Amino acid sequence: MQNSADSGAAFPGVVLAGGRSSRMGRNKALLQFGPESLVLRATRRLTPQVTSVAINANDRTAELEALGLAMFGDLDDSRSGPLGGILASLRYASLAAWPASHVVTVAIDSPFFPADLVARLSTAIDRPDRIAVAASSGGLHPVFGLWPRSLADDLERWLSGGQSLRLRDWLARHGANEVHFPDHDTRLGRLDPFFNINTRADLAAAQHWLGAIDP
Ligand SMILES: Nc1nc2c(ncn2[C@@H]2O[C@H](COP(=O)(O)OP(=O)(O)OP(=O)(O)O)[C@@H](O)[C@H]2O)c(=O)[nH]1
Ligand SMILES: [Mg+2]
Repeated sequence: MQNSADSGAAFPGVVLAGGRSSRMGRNKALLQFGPESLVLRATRRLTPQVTSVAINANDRTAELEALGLAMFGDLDDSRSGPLGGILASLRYASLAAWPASHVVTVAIDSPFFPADLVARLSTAIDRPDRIAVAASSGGLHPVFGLWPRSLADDLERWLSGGQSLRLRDWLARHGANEVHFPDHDTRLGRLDPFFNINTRADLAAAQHWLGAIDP
């Protein structure tokens, strides 16, 4: 999906939907959330912020394919966590001939992520190999980051060499600039913009917040 050239966006983006959704028990990408699925919601929130959007998914069911979004899987079936999705995104950037120095990623399961996520992460990029990641009152949210394409080979070596699959461990190797995002003000009180849906109880809570926040 392409964005208009005059949007001011500088980087392409990927919705990471390649996890197992084991705590939910069914693919989170296709969960209904308000009027749409989580994958459509994430795509709709990300599209105005980026030059192009694609979906990183490993369970590519007919229902997911029917959405007609650009889609790619991880490089192998090791399910190495979000780092595997970030690596696949950096490789996809080359395949898709995305011209930018960085790719932004967002998680499939944080439906309230900020409308100015990419604009604010961009301000923390002071050189082509800088990583920028999001933080909030709830802590660091490194799945929400701007990733330099120049680090793709390093990440591939890291993963194929059997190093830690923890995103924070690979981040510590390179350092990252953290960008703090404030809570949303809602009719029910303050909401962390990176509120994360992992379980059915989280989904119920998020649906409650949805009714209290402007779309
Ligand atoms: N490409 C890719 N993305 C992943 C992988 N594991 C997690 N993610 C993504 O990383 C983000 C955070 O995932 P989690 O909520 O920690 O994990 P999950 O697999 O979705 O759910 P659980 O199985 O319940 O832990 C989501 O956007 C996931 O889709 C993976 O192996 N590959
Ligand atoms: Mg999660």
